[in-house]
Amino acid sequence: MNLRFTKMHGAGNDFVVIDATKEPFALTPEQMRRLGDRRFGVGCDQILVIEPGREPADDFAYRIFNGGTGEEVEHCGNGSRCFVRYVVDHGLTTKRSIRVRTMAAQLELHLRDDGRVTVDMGAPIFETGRVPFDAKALQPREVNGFELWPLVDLGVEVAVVSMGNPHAVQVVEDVATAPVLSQGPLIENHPRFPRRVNAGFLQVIDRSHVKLRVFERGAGETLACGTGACAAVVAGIRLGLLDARVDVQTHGGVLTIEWAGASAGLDAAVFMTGPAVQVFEGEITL
Ligand SMILES: N[C@@H](CCC[C@H](N)C(=O)O)C(=O)O
Repeated sequence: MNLRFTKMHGAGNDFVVIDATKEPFALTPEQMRRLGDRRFGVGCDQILVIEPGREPADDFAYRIFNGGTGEEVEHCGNGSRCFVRYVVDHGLTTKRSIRVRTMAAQLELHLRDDGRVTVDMGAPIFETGRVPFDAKALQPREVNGFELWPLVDLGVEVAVVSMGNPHAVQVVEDVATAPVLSQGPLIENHPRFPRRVNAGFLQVIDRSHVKLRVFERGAGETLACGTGACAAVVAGIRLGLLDARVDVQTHGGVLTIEWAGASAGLDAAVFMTGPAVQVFEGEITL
């Protein structure tokens, strides 16, 4: 079969985008992995599939598959910005504020005049069972009233946050020397995370600037992770290290994260702003 696709990126986190608004979409996990493969396929961190909205309140639905494994996942922050850019630039809508349903939630996204996209990412989830994280018989350390959980065998403490998808965030001295590639896979597959996890390494520069590297579940280290940036900033705010608006420097660019949770309550929504860029279009035989 021949498949038309568009290659996009958000701060270097790259995507193969497939328009399934007119025809139903079905690829096997093996075909997904082929699309994600940088040598034998197109190459990407995630595959994004755009579908028609299923409910009256939704303009579209979109599905996310990790490029390394082909598994379907709940959420993708950088992908949601590329989704907006795609549906506007390909004439699928004339709206600038768009509602889309993912596996995890309904999102509201706004295309700004400067071409960047702001996404209402919804409220973070802290209940360990909903992340999901198995906290049985573990003793957390409280900092500023927020729990840091020990991963005893790895000798690290992580904040456990879901943005619809699971994240384990640790604060490090320097992201340049943090053991992202050696420890990332061990955290990703740690038995305390029954659905595996995205592993974030956060370096605080000052109260409104951080550096972040993320070893993503099902994709390895990516140049940026949008939900990872949200989870890391939320964790940093809860630890008392950060203010409500933070620029997150990733290897691929800057994402701005805003969360009023410290003053407005923990169920405040997280807002993420960043770039979304089309790279090329193509066709592949699968
Ligand atoms: N790159 C994404 C996250 C994609 C999904 C993640 N790997 C997972 O398995 O949860 C982002 O920008 O948020």
